[in-house]
Amino acid sequence: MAPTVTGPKIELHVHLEGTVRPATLLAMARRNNEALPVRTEAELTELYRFRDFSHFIQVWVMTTNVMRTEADFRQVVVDYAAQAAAAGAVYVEGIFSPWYRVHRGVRVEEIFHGYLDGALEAEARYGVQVRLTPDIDRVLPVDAAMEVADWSARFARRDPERLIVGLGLGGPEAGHPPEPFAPVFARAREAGLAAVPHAGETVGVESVRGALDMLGARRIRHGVRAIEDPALVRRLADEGIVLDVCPVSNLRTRSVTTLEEHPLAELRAAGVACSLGTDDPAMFGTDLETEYAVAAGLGVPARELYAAGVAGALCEEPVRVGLRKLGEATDWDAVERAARVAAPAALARIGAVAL
Ligand SMILES: O=c1[nH]cnc2c1ncn2[C@@H]1O[C@H](CO)[C@@H](O)[C@H]1O
Repeated sequence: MAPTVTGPKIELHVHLEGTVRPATLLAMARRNNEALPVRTEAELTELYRFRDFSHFIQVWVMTTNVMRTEADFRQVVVDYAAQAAAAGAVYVEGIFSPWYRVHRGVRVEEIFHGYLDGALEAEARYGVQVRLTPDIDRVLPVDAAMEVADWSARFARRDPERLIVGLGLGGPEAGHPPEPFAPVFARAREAGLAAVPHAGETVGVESVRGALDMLGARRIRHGVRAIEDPALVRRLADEGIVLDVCPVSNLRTRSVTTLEEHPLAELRAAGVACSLGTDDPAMFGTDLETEYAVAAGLGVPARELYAAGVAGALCEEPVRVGLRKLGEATDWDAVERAARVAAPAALARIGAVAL
């Protein structure tokens, strides 16, 4: 767990399927005989210019369908761990969505074993600790969501390393509120899996409240639209609910208009703990270094992002203690000076260059 010059990082919000770089995605499509509407990296990059959030989800579901084998899933997590570790990541909670794969004929064992083995290989090779949170697409009927919870519980119980730590809820928030999924997250909780739903990304305060009250959310993925209600912001701060914020994602899906008006700085100023994630870095043209430079440009100190990561991580206590000690041993003044230097270029690149 050696810190780099850019400082140690904890990433709690990254969809592993969305980390696959264009060349690898095209190779997977070829070897699995999966059709894509594009054939070159340039065309794929063009496909990743999202008109809005629902267009993004449509492209996400279509392109991630090319991942089919245990070897694919293992490669996805190992490749991403290499990239994240190079940017200073010491702990990553990776998200994956098993339902679509299973319903296109992939065995559930291949998916879970691929990611679980990949997580162990990632730690052995790159020193980054990986934990996993399977995700439910909120467009699914409750009984299908329950299946995902049951798979997650089954593999979590069998896994001596306890790498599956939570259950998520993702996809389009509008028209798909959290409340019906309360029994699903209750089932997951019985199996020791924490609730880490998306909320407050494309829908406002009612979605965040529902995630807290009905799902027992331990953290909220995104959560940025909580800013619309000062009482909710106070509640998040008081209850120590960590938001896993992904600024470049919000820009790319047009959930915010410009990075300058992203609520991260305001949330943090109000005392809400925010961790920083890339969400779907290969699809959003971002990476951890870029997100940290963007955050520095918004005036958010890296040490606070790290502390939020320590507080929000779903790992076992000894790992959390290790992460906290690493934070205490870090020269954050130097890290933050370097991040401030990198900030203007990152903001200009992300803001000015459309994907
Ligand atoms: O930024 C995001 N917000 C919500 N869901 C996302 C995001 N990125 C990837 N997914 C994934 O999209 C799948 C299909 O809807 C969901 O399962 C979710 O995990």
